Amino acid sequence: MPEYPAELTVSPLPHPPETRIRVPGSKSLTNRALVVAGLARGRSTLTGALDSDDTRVMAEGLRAIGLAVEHDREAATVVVEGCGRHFPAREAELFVGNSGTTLRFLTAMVSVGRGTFRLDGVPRMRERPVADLLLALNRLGADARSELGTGCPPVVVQADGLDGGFAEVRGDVSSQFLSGLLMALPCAKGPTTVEVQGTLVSKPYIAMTLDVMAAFGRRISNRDFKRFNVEPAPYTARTYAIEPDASAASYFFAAAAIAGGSVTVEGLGTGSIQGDVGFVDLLEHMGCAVDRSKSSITVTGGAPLVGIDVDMNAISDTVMTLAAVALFAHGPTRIRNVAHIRHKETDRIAALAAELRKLGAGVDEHPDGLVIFPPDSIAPARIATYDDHRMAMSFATVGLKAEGVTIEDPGCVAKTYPGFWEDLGKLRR
Ligand SMILES: O=C(O)C1=C[C@@H](OP(=O)(O)O)[C@@H](O)[C@H](O)C1
Ligand SMILES: C=C(OP(=O)(O)O)C(=O)O
Repeated sequence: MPEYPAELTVSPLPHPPETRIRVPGSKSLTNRALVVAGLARGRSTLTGALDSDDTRVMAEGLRAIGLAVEHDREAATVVVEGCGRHFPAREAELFVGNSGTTLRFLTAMVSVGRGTFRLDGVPRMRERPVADLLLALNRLGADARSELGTGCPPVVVQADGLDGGFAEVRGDVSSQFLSGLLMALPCAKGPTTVEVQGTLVSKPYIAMTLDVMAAFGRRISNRDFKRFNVEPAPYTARTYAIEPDASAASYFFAAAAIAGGSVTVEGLGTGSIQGDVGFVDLLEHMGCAVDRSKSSITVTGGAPLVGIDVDMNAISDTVMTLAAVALFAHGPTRIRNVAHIRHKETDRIAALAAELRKLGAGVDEHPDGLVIFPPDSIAPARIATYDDHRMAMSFATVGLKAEGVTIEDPGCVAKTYPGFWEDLGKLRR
């Protein structure tokens, strides 16, 4: 991993960017592919894989349960020797850091094995919910509990396989509960029906889960993302190519919107299976030009930006990127229906409100979102990042145009994008 300073002042770009860039592999696809490859029998090769804190804790978790996982960092390739539900280890401590996907996906995955598995993470992880996933797993025959009775990690699973049957799972806190369950269920002993309770947040991530499962041979039926039927059958090991990360790309699209000029992200296009590519639709509504092809997306800024009123439930990892762009728009921007982002790396609505105000913006905070009133001119400020990679990366884009934006703890980007600062520098060329 790179070395990071204690703080970093982003200086405004000397000229509008004219940049083509390829961002690293998708965190969500890398962590899904690692799990599914681990549950397949035989060798899978994942190309274009992300190497970051979140994928390292996932790979380490797989190693802890006895699977061979070889990461060739130069080649961005991971080779996984999967063994169905017969994990070699009968006991393991899994450290998940602050990776929600790793916690939720591995909790479900170890439940199909045999043995005692304990999952724990950083202090913030001990405040991130997992109880609804444990409830569903226990309905399907698992013995999974929150060790401190908090509904959060540490989680202890006394695993003896999942029987299958019927379970409900809550959808309005995190979609990762359902994704974790779905990926594990082909390795249950019997068929399973899962029904989503309440409104499902972050829906495109469920489509992504189904897509990765299908790529490894398990196509499952569902009715309107509400009811899923999963038959017990093995995954097929394979070579799988991981797309560049669409959430990471949002910072570069935002740079074009904020600083003018054009930024092209390569390897992400109209066929992407990541919901967050939809972020560019919002930039288009705000006044940017967007050019989409099969293999790349280009955003061109320069025309005046206008504030928008938008429901971001489906693409909530880009809420903070949009908030940064909103500072430069005419008129307020309202972001709705993202109450669930209060449970992420930090309470992202509260964190955004505090830091946007430092830059001079007016902010109305709502339970499910916020309204941002852009300032006449952006005030210099030291931006706290709350150990949240997306706070650092989003507010960095503000500094590309406004003077005096200092990002505290810039190293927190390592959660999903260790090379972010280096790549941001490419906009200056
Ligand atoms: O399944 C996934 O890969 C993810 C789902 C989303 O979480 P929620 O479902 O908790 O909103 C998203 O915020 C996270 O970064 C990745
Ligand atoms: C919310 C995020 O991650 P996770 O839930 O996987 O920790 C994120 O990457 O923005």
